[in-house]
Amino acid sequence: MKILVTGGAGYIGSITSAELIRAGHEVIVIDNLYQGHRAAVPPEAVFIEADLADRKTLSEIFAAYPGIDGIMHFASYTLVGESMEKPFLYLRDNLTNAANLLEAAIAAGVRRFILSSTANLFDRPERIPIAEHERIVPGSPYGESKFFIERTLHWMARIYGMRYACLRYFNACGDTPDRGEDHDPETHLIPIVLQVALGQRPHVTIFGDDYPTRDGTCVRDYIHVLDLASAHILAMEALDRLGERRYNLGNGQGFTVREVIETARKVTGHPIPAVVGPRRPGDPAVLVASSDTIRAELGWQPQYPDLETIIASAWEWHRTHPYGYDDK
Ligand SMILES: O=c1ccn([C@@H]2O[C@H](COP(=O)(O)OP(=O)(O)O[C@H]3O[C@H](CO)[C@@H](O)[C@H](O)[C@H]3O)[C@@H](O)[C@H]2O)c(=O)[nH]1
Repeated sequence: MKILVTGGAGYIGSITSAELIRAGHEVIVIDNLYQGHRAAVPPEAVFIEADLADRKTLSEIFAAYPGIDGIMHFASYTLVGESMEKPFLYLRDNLTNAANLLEAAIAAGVRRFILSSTANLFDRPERIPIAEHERIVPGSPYGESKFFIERTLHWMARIYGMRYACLRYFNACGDTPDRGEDHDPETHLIPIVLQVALGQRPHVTIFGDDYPTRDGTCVRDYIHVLDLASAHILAMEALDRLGERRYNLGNGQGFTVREVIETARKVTGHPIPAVVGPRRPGDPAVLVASSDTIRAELGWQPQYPDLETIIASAWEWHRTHPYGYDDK
């Protein structure tokens, strides 16, 4: 298939693009390089530096590349904490960019779409692990923006026959030897912990240790980025028979912040000093996924379910790319 990947220079988008190419698909990447890195885009992919806010350019791209079979939409503002400080970046830009993309795609006859959605739809889950039928309570403007895009897709299906899947990632992490996580500034737990191991930061701050969990710190379900990539590819290949789908994506096992730090100490062999700070606004205590639906419907199986293996893959990238991509 010929797949348009927005955000294909970013962390999850670039690794998924590389996996799509490995699986024999053609990839066209659109990225504005706001967080993405040109060097992360696989050399076999077409790269277009463009912003989804620019509707004219979007129509030109669809005209210049006819026959696009499907879209994977990664490009987005993605930080829970930032969305509590800059809500309009999320409630305006995330929504408008997705609408611009969908409008141009529909005009060009594209009817397959995979959305990067989020566990932040489930701020107060009644049941752990969290299944797709759990009540949606977005935890932040970020989660709300993704929920609204999910709803928009529903109407695109009703009105235009769009086939789509919303993949609600829990905590994406892990790297590959060629591509890895490199945000500026970095806010995610595992890369921060590894930067401490490399001596690039004095310590990691634990955001709160008074949660109702086994050691007082937040519990998250960490899923390897390659397992997310395989879910995207399986879903895209099956969309014609699926129609409309929403899948929660995680390993089904939760780890506390302290357990992640301890595992990183073991994997890296370096000391990782930690200090306890206040809670971060918008953080729920426990997020663990039930991925039974995607396992049953698509035969998806995580290949890297073990936290130590995930952190070891991230350590390999960070150790060999201590300054990330050298393009800044
Ligand atoms: O310096 C840090 C960074 C994080 N944490 C904690 O570590 C956990 C994981 O945090 P982080 O790695 O920042 O990921 P999340 O905030 O959980 O968000 C990620 O995971 C969400 C789904 O759960 C996605 O929607 C978001 O896009 C993605 O950023 C949370 O409990 C944080 O409170 C710390 O204690 N100290």
